[in-house]
Amino acid sequence: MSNAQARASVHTGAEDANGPVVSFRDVSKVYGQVKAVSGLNLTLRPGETVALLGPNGAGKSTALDLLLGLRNPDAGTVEVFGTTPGRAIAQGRVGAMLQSGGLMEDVRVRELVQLACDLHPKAYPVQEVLEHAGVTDIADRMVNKLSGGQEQRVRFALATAGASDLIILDEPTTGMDVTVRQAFWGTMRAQAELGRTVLFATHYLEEADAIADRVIVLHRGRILADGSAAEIKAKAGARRVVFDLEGPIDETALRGLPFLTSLSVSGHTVRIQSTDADATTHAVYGLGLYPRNLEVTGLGLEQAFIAITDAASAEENN
Ligand SMILES: Nc1ncnc2c1ncn2[C@@H]1O[C@H](COP(=O)(O)OP(=O)(O)OP(=O)(O)O)[C@@H](O)[C@H]1O
Repeated sequence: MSNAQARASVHTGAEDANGPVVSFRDVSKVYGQVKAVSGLNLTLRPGETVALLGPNGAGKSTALDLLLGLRNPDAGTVEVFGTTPGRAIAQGRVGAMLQSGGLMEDVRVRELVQLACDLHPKAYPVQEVLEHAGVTDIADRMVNKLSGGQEQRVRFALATAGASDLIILDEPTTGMDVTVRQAFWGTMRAQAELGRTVLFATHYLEEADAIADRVIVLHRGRILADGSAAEIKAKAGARRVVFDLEGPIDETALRGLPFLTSLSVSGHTVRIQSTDADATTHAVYGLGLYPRNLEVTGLGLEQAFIAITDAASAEENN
């Protein structure tokens, strides 16, 4: 590459067109006794839509803060588009919607969005930003008069004020009603289709299942699982067995079934999770029972998530 090409590529970002968007290498962040992020290795590639899942305190927000340069790692390195988070942000390559941080209050929504556009090196026209974020109807409202869900939409408008290549969203749909949430994800999909990389932390597993092409499960600052939603479900390794029994149900006998990981009984219906559904079902017949309406299904992402994080907690506590 000639010097001129190298200089040009700094502006176009062409030098990292095929490089990672985000790279965490052996990153740790400690708060006192708490290892919020622990030896994290993670690479995000262009165009991915990635969901970050994890129970409360798993380190999701800390990981996003490190990614945005809002905190510095105690060990390891974080790079965004091959440079420091601060430089990538200054180049307008990153848009973020965070949980924390209040919005400026004594201004109208339009003025706040205009300010974000003024500050963005690759800003879209303000009217376009308002429309895409679904906030034209509240553009003339004072920011301090907004409901929680409206505030979230304004935060989204601020995160998409310009053509950022990476969009970071920390629990973006908290407080949004179902209709607004669906519209929000429609807009987000459109961003992903433009080739943007989207990373979002969420507690709504159905969102991760529906939206993300990659799901990362974080637990106590470490990655427990990383793959498509289907791969995460398969990794949990368990299946659900549901059937009805007539007459009184002997729960103690059922609890002795092989490969059982959970059991619940309500009325005549027995719900089981098993790591070997065939063997467990066989053993049900072995108890002399006649299960009716028997169904064996894979786990949903939510059950898979619980199975994976519970197994990790049990291992750590042993
Ligand atoms: N500023 C801080 N000072 C001390 N401890 C902190 C600080 N920020 C986070 N922690 C701790 O670090 C751990 C990770 O917190 P973090 O907020 O990153 O988790 P999270 O996965 O985003 O949780 P949630 O789902 O509840 O938002 C938690 O144990 C939390 O209490």
